[in-house]
Formats: sequence, C-alpha cells, structure tokens
Amino acid sequence: MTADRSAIDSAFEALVTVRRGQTGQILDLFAVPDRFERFSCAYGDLLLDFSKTAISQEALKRLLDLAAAAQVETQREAMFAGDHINLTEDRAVLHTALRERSGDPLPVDGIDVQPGIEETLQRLSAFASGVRDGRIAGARGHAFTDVVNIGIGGSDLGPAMVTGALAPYHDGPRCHFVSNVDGAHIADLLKRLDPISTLFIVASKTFTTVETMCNAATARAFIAGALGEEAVGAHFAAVSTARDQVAAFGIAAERTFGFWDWVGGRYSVWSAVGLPVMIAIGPDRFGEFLAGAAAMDAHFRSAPLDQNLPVLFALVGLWHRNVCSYPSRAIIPYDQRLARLPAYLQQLDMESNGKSVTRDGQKTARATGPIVWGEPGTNAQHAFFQLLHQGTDIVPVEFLVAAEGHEPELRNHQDLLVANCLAQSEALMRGRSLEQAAAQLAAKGLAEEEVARLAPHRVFPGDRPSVTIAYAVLDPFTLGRIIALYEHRVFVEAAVWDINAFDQWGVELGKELATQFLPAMTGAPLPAGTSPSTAGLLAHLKGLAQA
Ligand SMILES: O=P(O)(O)OC[C@H]1O[C@](O)(CO)[C@@H](O)[C@@H]1O
Repeated sequence: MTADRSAIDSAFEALVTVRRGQTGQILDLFAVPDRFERFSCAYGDLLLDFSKTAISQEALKRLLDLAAAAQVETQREAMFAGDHINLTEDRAVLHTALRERSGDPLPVDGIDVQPGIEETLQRLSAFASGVRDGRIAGARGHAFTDVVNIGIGGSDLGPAMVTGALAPYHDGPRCHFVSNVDGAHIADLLKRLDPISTLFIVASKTFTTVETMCNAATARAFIAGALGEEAVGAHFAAVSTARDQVAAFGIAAERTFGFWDWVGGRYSVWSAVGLPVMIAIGPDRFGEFLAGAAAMDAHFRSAPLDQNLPVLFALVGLWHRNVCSYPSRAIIPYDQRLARLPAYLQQLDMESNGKSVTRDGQKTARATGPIVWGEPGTNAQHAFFQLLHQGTDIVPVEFLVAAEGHEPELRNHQDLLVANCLAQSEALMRGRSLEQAAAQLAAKGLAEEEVARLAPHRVFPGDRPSVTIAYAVLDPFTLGRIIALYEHRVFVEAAVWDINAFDQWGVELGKELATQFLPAMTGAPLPAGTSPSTAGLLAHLKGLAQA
C-alpha cells in the first residue's frame, strides 16, 4: 500500500506547531486535574502511563490524526492478513500467527499455515517434555541437566531474555546461551558442563550464520571428543528453516524444528526458537506466554486508536523522536530478571526501524528509529542517571515495574524498588531550581558564599519526559503482553515513517567484508581497496599475535 505522504507531512507540521506553541513545563500540564487518567491507558493490570511527557491534549489529538493519516489500521490489517508487507524480501509477516490459537484458518499465499504451526508446537512440546522428564536422554542414558542454545541475534536474544525473565518458573534443566563467535564465550561455558548430560540446540533461521556454525562445530567436537562421534545425534537438536543444512550437519529430522520465512529472526521467540524457554518452564507455561502475546494482538487489532496501548506507545515515541528531536530512548526495567530486555529491544527496535529509505526506496523525510539502550534499575541510577538528570541531552526514559516480586519474604526489597522507580520519573519531571537548591544548602547552615558556589551544581533542570509501564507481576502471560506491546509499537512507528520494519540489509556489508578479510588472517593479502587504517590495524594485531 502507498502512504499518503502529504497527509503525514501535514500531520507532522501540525504537531511541530503545537510543540512550538508550548510555553510551560510537563509539570504544568497537571493543572488539568485528571491528566493521569487521560494520559494513561490500561489493558487489564498492564498500565501505560505517559502523563509525564509534554504531550498536551492538543498534541495527543494531532498525534492521533497522524496515525489516521498514516492509515495505521489498514497497514495493521495487511500484516494480520498475511500480505507480503516485507516488500524487499517479498514475505508475509506473521509472527502473530504463532500465538493465535483460535484454530481459524490463516491462508498465506493460499495455504493455511495453522496446521503446520500446531503440528510444530505439538512436536516441540513432546520434545521439551521428554527432555524435562528424562525420557529423552544423552547417548549414555543420562538425563540432560544442561541445555545450551547456540544462536545469535534473534536466535539468541529472545530465548535468553525470556528464560532470564521467567526464572521463578524454571523447573527444567539449566539453560545456557552461547552467541558470540569469540571463543571465550563457549570455552567458559564448556568448562562447567559435563558432556554426558548436556544437550545443544543449534538455532539459526538460515543455518549459515558464521558465528552459530562456528560455535556449533566446537560444541560438536566437545561431544564427539568426550563421548564418540556416534553420540553426537543424541546430544543435538536444531531450530531452523533450512532443513537440508541441518541434515548436513548431522542432526536428525525428528530433532529438527522448523519455522517459516514469514517469521523474522527478531520476532521468532514465539516459534521453535523458544524451545529453550519451553524446556526451562514447560509447555504449559510457554502456552501462557503465547497467550499473553495473543491477548495483546487482539487488543492491538480491536481497541480504538485512542485506547490502544501499542498505538499510544508508538505515538509517544514519534513525538519524542520527530517533534522533540530526541535521538535516543532508554529502557529501564525495575526488574532484575528483565536485565536482557534492553538488549532484546535494541535488536527489535534498531534492526527493524534503523532505516533511511522508505518502502519505495526514497530517502526518508524525517528521522526514524532512535538509539535504544538501557540497564535495570536501580543499578542504572548509580551509573548513568547523572546524565539523565543533569546532562545536556534529553533522553526519554521507559520505566517498567511490577507491583509484586516473586519473593514475598523480601517485600522490603520490592518496596524499595518501586519507590525508587517512582522517585526517578518524578525527579526527572520535577527537577530542582537554583532557589530550591540554595534554600536546601542554607537550611544546612552553609555560609552564603558556599551556598552560591555549590547551588548551581545541585540544580536539576527537570521537565524530562518518561513513560512507565506498570503491571501486577512478571509472569509468562504478562511477559508475552509486554513483548507484543513493543513489537506492535515498532510496527506503528514504521507505518508512520513508511519504512519496512522487517528486513535488515544494514547487517550485510560488515558480514561481506569479514568474509573477505578472513583469508588475510592466515597470510593472504587483504582485498584491493582496503583502507590503510584497516591494513595498519591488521599488521599491528598480527605483529602482537606473533610476539
Ligand atoms: O537465525 P540466523 O539465520 O542465524 O540469524 C541470526 C540473526 O542474524 C541477523 O540476520 C542479522 O544480524 C538477524 O536478523 C538474525 O536474528
């Protein structure tokens, strides 16, 4: 479908005009008594609060006009219907089908994909259950105590993040994740593992990714060296769309779990890529995780735009990126088990929306995906919150926080955690004036000149925006809802920017050059045209390696 660029441009112009006309601060917007109610949106216990942004009633209205101008609803239906919206790869985008359990037929290119999804899920459940209860065991009959997922990008970040997030639900074997081609990653893990009770899952959509193939070969040698070549089959499973390559590696068809080209790597945790999660928490809990995402899908599809969490979340993102020109967004989960969420969202958001051309190949009219980064609170407070509060750049923050932890006996920890989370968003918005800083110092009895010297350092400009996502508890259902919320937010932002969120050509050039440079590591000349800087660096490193 073709976006109506002029309607989108007009909607953005109207927003810029609103922004220019704003005189007060975020705090002043709370003069409207029900601002919190009006600028937050709940889906069950999951609340998105965006009242601590500079979005006024007028701005919100214009943002909703922007969504209408971009025909977000039409674009959304094209995705759910299985249209080939990934234009550069000529593919449908249907990760949502993986969690849709109604059983209704879903034709893609004339073929119903639901039976294949169901069959794969049944096979995954049987395999995961077998590994969990020891019916599927190693070559010498030992139950698996450790499962190692070998994958990278979407074949690593999703299962690694979700497995960590749902640690309280683990009742299966220990799960580990190896992604980096740096041999240190796998070597440090293998030292701690007993081959006799270790299962490797090689996860790669393409089964050609260099890092994954290199790590898989090392893992294979680990098993073959310890237990013999004939043991390899019992200690490996694969997740891939490339069944031929999997077979060539030596993994049997019954231990190969497929998915489809309409599932992008960074959207694949709902597919067989989620196998380590299923082994860790069991098929039933994995089903709850899928159900959470399906619930968010249904909400995204049916809620009016002004009550639609992913749409509102995206509009806040567009406001910050395009109207306020903020270059990044920070993800700060006040939930230690979501420690890998920022990394997961970096791929989801930046690989999807880090684009400079529109769907028809024209240069984009405005800035697209921001830099996404973050760390869990409260640790982040003691690292980079200084800059968030007093630095010269404004970074909109996205806080995530649960009402309950999983440790009722540590309620005092949860109280401290929640209080800190709320305090940070309040402090970012409220700030502290020079007068207030001076008054505080004077109240401590400091001399006048000391007050004047120190007070400027204690000023907080305030007026810094944040969004808070609050929920009851981080269970599988809620985690599913949160990830789907972010996925659809990325979708809506891309729809407005008129970019393809589902390809990733930007990762190719570096891969190509690495392939060309590899022979030079063992003496061949570097390809013609390689810069003197790169040639100099290689010579330096080789000199050091030989020393
Ligand atoms: O699953 P594969 O094919 O090994 O790819 C891994 C990752 O590599 C990328 O293609 C590019 O980095 C990602 O999109 C993907 O998640």
